[in-house]
Amino acid sequence: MATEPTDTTTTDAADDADAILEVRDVGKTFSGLVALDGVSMDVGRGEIVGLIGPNGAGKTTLFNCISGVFPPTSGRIVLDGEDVTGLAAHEIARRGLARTFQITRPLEDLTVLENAMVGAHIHTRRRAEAREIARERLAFVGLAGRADERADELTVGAQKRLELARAIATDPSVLLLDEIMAGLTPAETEGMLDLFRGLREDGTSLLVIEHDMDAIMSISDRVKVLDNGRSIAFGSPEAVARDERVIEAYIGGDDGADA
Ligand SMILES: Nc1ncnc2c1ncn2[C@@H]1O[C@H](COP(=O)(O)OP(=O)(O)OP(=O)(O)O)[C@@H](O)[C@H]1O
Repeated sequence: MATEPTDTTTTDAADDADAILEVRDVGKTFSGLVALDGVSMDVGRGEIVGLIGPNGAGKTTLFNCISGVFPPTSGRIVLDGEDVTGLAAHEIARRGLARTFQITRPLEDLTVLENAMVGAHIHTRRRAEAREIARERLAFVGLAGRADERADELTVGAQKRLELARAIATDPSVLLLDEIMAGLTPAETEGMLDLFRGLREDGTSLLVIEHDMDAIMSISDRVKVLDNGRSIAFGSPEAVARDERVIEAYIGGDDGADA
């Protein structure tokens, strides 16, 4: 168990005025199991924040609370100044938050283009418009030439890029990425990091769960660390990497930290 619930390495860079996403004192309990215990953080506009922690730390649970898969037991989620706590996932998505899932799951039987169109349809019912947005996003992720292929026949690396294309076809201001680099080759990981940089340049904010420490430390403006449902650090990659509680959580943990 983490020693204290408060952050140590904090440079609370983005003050509330600049924050596009605010997580305020969020708790989540599953039948008595405390998965999140008073977690607070913010993501600034055009910022990349890494979210790390040993297995079972609560990272995906936090994503689920933010994106409306289920409501937090306590605390608030504020998106672009609006309290979205407890709203349904599609309502939160329409307000500008997109996410990818740990297990990539393209819609089988659909083409690459049709999968990307699913994202675009969140804002438009017109097929032609959705197709145009989807093609543009596929081009961004490097899949323009594969639009008519069946999505389930893509390689893992290409499926991850399709997952990203589908998410950004919703035109998000905040993008939550859950281990989108898992299973990628080093070259594919580099390619994905370039896409993240491109999104940041366009003003999109990213909250990224990732076990690849080199990747997360190189891409993140700030890093948030969870351990056993609690926040143990939030700050620059450099500060977090030398934080004793973070080192202890990864090295001293008994649950097989895999990073
Ligand atoms: N739907 C659920 N029902 C019951 N318990 C859950 C549920 N989702 C998560 N948990 C529990 O909450 C805790 C946090 O899990 P979570 O998946 O959020 O961790 P994580 O940091 O994403 O881990 P990993 O790196 O292994 O994906 C774990 O003890 C997990 O078993």
